[in-house]
Amino acid sequence: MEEQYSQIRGQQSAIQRILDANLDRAREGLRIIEEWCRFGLNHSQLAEQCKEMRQELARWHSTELRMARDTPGDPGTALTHPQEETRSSIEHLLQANLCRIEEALRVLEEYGKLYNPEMGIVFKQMRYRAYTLESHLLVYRRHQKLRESLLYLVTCPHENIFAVVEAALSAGLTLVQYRDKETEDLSRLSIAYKLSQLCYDYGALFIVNDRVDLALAVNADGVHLGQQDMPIALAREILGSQKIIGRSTTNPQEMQQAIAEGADYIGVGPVYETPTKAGKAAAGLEYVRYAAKNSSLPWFAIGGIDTANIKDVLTAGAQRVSVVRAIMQAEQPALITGQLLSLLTRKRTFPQLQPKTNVLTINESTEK
Ligand SMILES: Cc1ncc(COP(=O)(O)OP(=O)(O)O)c(N)n1
Ligand SMILES: Cc1nc(C(=O)O)sc1CCOP(=O)(O)O
Ligand SMILES: [Mg+2]
Repeated sequence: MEEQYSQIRGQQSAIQRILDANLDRAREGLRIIEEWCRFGLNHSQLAEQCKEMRQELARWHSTELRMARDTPGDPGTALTHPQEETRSSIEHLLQANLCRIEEALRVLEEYGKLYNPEMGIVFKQMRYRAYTLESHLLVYRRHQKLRESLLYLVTCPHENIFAVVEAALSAGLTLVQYRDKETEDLSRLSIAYKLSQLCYDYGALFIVNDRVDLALAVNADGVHLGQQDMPIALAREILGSQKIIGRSTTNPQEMQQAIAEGADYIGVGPVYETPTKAGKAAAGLEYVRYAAKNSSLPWFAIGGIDTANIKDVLTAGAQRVSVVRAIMQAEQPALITGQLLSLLTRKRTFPQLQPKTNVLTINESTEK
């Protein structure tokens, strides 16, 4: 009998220790996310959501649970995963801590049921709140990065595509599109996947040209659609509201239509005729001037732009440009990326991002 009691006591103490550890873990993770929402995004609403969850966790962290703590006797304190030691970007850091919060909440939900039946319900609800927080945060960040990206590399098939893209990323590139009209699907899938990982490692956005299915398959940040590609509404239905959809435009009417259809950004071009898109007549600097005055969306001048002529494009009012050959065919892609970025950064005149008050209205733009 005594042995049975002691077994039950041992079990209860283990459950209390689990709850104590995971209440701490969830609160720590939330604090890390909260700091980024507050200082990195200036997003008071998201920061407030984290704070509310932290405070609710604190209410459950009773003296009884704290008393159960036995740090010296916990074999887990010495265990670290190599991935905990390195964070290559804010994305990694946010993702790791969101995971940590969600795992801890799941543990609280399951073990909590054995301690206090209410805990199971409360922590299940909180886990869903954490998922919602995650999707708001990641979508907000995705759109913030889009607005902040001044240079957009559109790739072409290249024997060293990964090395070229990585060189550009290492020089500060934050937006990459995989554009490949030649390769068969199986290889495309593998290239797109590797590029998406590379971009993720550098905290850059990754967009797939033309192919909504491929974008979904590799969990890209979005897709770029031309006038002959899938309608935006259909792509949005397939991809959901969280992904970025870009649209090519050549004239004011296409621009207005892209805005009305809910594109997140537009391509404005071709500024100059280009062999990369042979046969397409140049829209010229006149259209760049029009975009500068009229686009309510982030827009990228594209077509024949390089370090020699970018100043003319900037003078016409562009603040962002997109290039293929200038980087993909450069002998030193990192150097050219750096030069383009430095010219673009000097030109940058649009106001710093304003904090959004409603994460659900992230598609609104203050571009003009
Ligand atoms: C940023 C950007 N702008 C324009 C295009 C061109 O798209 P599209 O007109 O569909 O032509 P293809 O690239 O598919 O040949 C783009 N890809 N990216
Ligand atoms: C892919 C593409 N789209 C264009 C458009 O105007 O919609 S121009 C273009 C090619 C841009 O390549 P480069 O920088 O090598 O001239
Ligand atoms: Mg296309």
